Formats: sequence, structure tokens, C-alpha cells
Amino acid sequence: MKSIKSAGVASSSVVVAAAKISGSAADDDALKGFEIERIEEHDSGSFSGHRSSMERRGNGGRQSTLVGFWQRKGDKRSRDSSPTTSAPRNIVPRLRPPSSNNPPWENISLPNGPMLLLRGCVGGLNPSERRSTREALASLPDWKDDVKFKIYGKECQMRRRICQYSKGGGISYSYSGLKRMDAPEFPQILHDVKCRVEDLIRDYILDMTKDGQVSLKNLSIHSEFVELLNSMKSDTVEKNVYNYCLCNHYRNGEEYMGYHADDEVSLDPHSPIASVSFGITRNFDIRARKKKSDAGRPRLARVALGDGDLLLMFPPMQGNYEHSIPVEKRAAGERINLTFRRIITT
Ligand SMILES: O=C(O)CCC(=O)C(=O)O
Ligand SMILES: [Fe+2]
Repeated sequence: MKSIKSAGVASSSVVVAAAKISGSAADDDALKGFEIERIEEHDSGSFSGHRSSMERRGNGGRQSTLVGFWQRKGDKRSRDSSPTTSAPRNIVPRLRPPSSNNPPWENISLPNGPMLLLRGCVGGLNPSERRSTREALASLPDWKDDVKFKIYGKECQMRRRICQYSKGGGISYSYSGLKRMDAPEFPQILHDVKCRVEDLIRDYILDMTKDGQVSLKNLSIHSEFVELLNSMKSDTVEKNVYNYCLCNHYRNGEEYMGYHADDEVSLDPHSPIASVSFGITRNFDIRARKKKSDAGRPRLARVALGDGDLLLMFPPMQGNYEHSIPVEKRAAGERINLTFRRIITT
């Protein structure tokens, strides 16, 4: 067994903790198909952030010792042996496997936390194109770096830059602790990234869909979302999956986002949140949402998100898990993250 800490977790591996999630969120079956890997200790620095609540209590923001990690193999065999959990109602189980000429999407779902990951396919076909995309994003005029937010009534300063845009401008969307902010029309660069993301999602999911049904192990997709993707095949009317984008700019490894869930009621309950990363690789940590009486909540998974990566978080992920971008003091360089969301506007 090797230590993740010394391995740096810079690989494309996804690490899933052995810790059981209470209730229906996990069972022993859910851990089949993963390889054991042990972590001695991982100090990720302070996790507190704008939508974070629990890190200010309990272990004081220091990650507790984590033991018994499972590392999913990146190969097909491990995906084939990953677990199946009961599908949420109104969602169709069963699928056919993706065809081999698709980009290499990985199913990295946690039990009741459906996720898909596609590496290095957004914002350009090579690092230099993606660098241009990142520079164009970094020079957008709407970044704000003096944003304040509230946690339990206490005002805090956000430790990263943010801005937001929306289809047509003017869609408002409040985050907990953060007052509503203007969301002007998507600039061209963001529109281009959004179209690329929507095309990738549509092509992959429709390619897996037979008879309007699609599902991967541990990952079920609402039929309403498949219908929406199908409607996008028509060229006559402009169709959008996403009408809102929150942009995060982490200028160095000290900038971070605390644990939170994107569970606002204004989000479409059938569509995934699409998260795109540019620049330096940063860790994306996941833990269970707070259940009554659980004090310390260990990290359950860590995904290293790199340049051009696209992560999809499908419902009901936000209801069962929280995610964060922890401080990584040694991470040298900047990272821009775009989270595309579908907001219900009527
Ligand atoms: O930077 C990231 O990858 C996370 C962004 C995120 O979770 C959010 O904007 O809600
Ligand atoms: Fe988030």
C-alpha cells in the first residue's frame, strides 16, 4: 500500500474512501471493484469557504486521518465491476455500453452520487489552445475579488475571484451566504465553451441511449434530460441545456472553495451541473452531507481536476454529498473553473 500523500494524487485516479455512508447512500456492494489504498494523513489546510458550514466546527478545518481508501482502477475492468444501486424513481435503469469511438468518458459515480468525467476535451484540443481559452477567461471584465459572504451570520471574505453570466443576461440565482449578483449575457468565449460542453454531453448520452433510456452502473439519467438532449438535435431552433455559469478563478494554491452542495431549488432537478477546469490541476474532494449526529465527516473521494477536464454531477449528487476545492499550498499556478447550471426561469 502506498500513501496518496506521497503519490500527490496528480494522476487521473479517483480515490474513494472505505468509510460507509449511512442510510441508503452506500452499502458493501458499492465498494466492490475498487482497489485498496491506505492513506496515513492528509492535511489539506483550511476548508472553510463561502458555502461551507461544518468546517468551522468539529476538527477545526483540519482533515482527520483517513484510512482504508479504495482506488478505482482507470481501466475498463474496474468500471465493469463497479456497483449498481437502485435507481431513483422516474429514472430508467439499464443501458448499453458506450461505443468505442466516443471520447473516453469515465463513470466515477459514488452510490447515489452520479458523476461522469471527461479528461482534457474542452477549451481547445491541446494545452496551448486551452491556455488561450484560460487567458481569455481570466481577462473577462466582470471578475470580483472582494466578495463577502455570510456563514452563520458572520461575514467572511471569499478567497478566490468569481463572476457569473447567463443566457440573455439577467437570470438571478442566489447562493447560500452570498447575495444575488448580476449575471450578464454570456460573452463569446463562454458561449463557445458552453456549446462544446453541450455537444459532448449530448453526443455521449444519446449514443448510450436506446429507446429513450440510458443508465450506467451507479448512474441513472432522468428521461427528461434525455428528451432535452434529443430536442437539441434539431438545428432549426436554438436549444440550450445551460443558461447560467458561475466562474471561479483560483489564482494560487491558497485560494479555495469550502465544502458545500449546489442544491438550490432554482436548479433544474433533472440536469447535471457541468464543471469545466482550466489551468493547474486541483483536487476536488467529496464527503457525505451532514446527517444528524455525525461529527467528523471524512473525505469519501478525491478527483484531480486538470486542464480541459469536464465533470458532470447528476442529480441526486447534491442531495447526498458536498464537494470542495481544498487549499493546496504547493499548487503553483492558477486555475479557472466554470460551473454551467440549468436554472428554472419560469
Ligand atoms: O472549482 C471547482 O471545481 C468547484 C466549483 C464549485 O463547486 C462551484 O462553483 O459550485
Ligand atoms: Fe459546487
